[in-house]
Amino acid sequence: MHSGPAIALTEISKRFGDGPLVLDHVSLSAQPGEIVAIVGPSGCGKSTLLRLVAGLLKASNGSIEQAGPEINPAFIFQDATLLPWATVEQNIALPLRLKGHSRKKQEKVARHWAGRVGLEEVLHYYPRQLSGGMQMRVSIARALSLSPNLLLLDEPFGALDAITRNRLNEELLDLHRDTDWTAFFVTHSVNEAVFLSNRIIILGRNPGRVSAVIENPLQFPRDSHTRESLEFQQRVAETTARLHEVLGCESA
Ligand SMILES: Nc1ncnc2c1ncn2[C@@H]1O[C@H](COP(=O)(O)OP(=O)(O)OP(=O)(O)O)[C@@H](O)[C@H]1O
Repeated sequence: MHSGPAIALTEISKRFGDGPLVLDHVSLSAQPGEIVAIVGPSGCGKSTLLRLVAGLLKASNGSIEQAGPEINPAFIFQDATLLPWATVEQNIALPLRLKGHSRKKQEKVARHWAGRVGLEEVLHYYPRQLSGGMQMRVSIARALSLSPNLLLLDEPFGALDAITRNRLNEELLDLHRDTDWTAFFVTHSVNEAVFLSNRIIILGRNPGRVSAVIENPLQFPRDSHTRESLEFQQRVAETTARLHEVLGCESA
């Protein structure tokens, strides 16, 4: 059973300074351990929404309520942002080092997470020696090193080839099975949104608004065979149709 935080945004609006309204009365929620996918066109406020959920930005209006454990968020971005002069192990241990944990603890935690993402053989490699997919695994391991209970993923796999992306989707769900986090996952891929999420939020833009909330009852566990199922393909087709319906000719 998952014990991550439950999060509810109610009527959230956001404006930067005296600029235009970026988010307008956005309401959405995640239950403990749920993965909520956010899909929408460029500039509709997806990244802003993640930063609001993490408490890095303050909403202009509306409220964000959390239930369960106090949130301990971690971000994963499309750019792995690894330190080029540090090894895989040192990159994964960085958050612990910054928090002043002992070397022994840094090593133990980094090796644990490197093992969980399949990097135990390359602990002493530098980022330039890794493929894009491996760099993303380091980024995931680094994000998980402080045992977050809320993951905010901002198009993390958008720059990867389709095969690597699918594999990382599967690995992320494997990690999710035995770790306690609630997640908001921004993606431009309907396929990815359907594969990963419990619920898909479609955001429209100018200003960013919830255009549709699509429940996704596709059963867990999901693996590579899930994509071949008729149910998965139907959900992708229905979600794509809904996206076109609510966003008109705007592409996500
Ligand atoms: N710190 C800021 N100050 C002023 N405006 C900002 C700031 N952050 C974001 N914005 C504006 O808010 C709007 C939404 O930006 P945001 O990055 O949240 O969109 P997005 O949906 O994540 O876009 P993309 O899919 O292209 O990454 C944009 O018009 C952007 O210029």
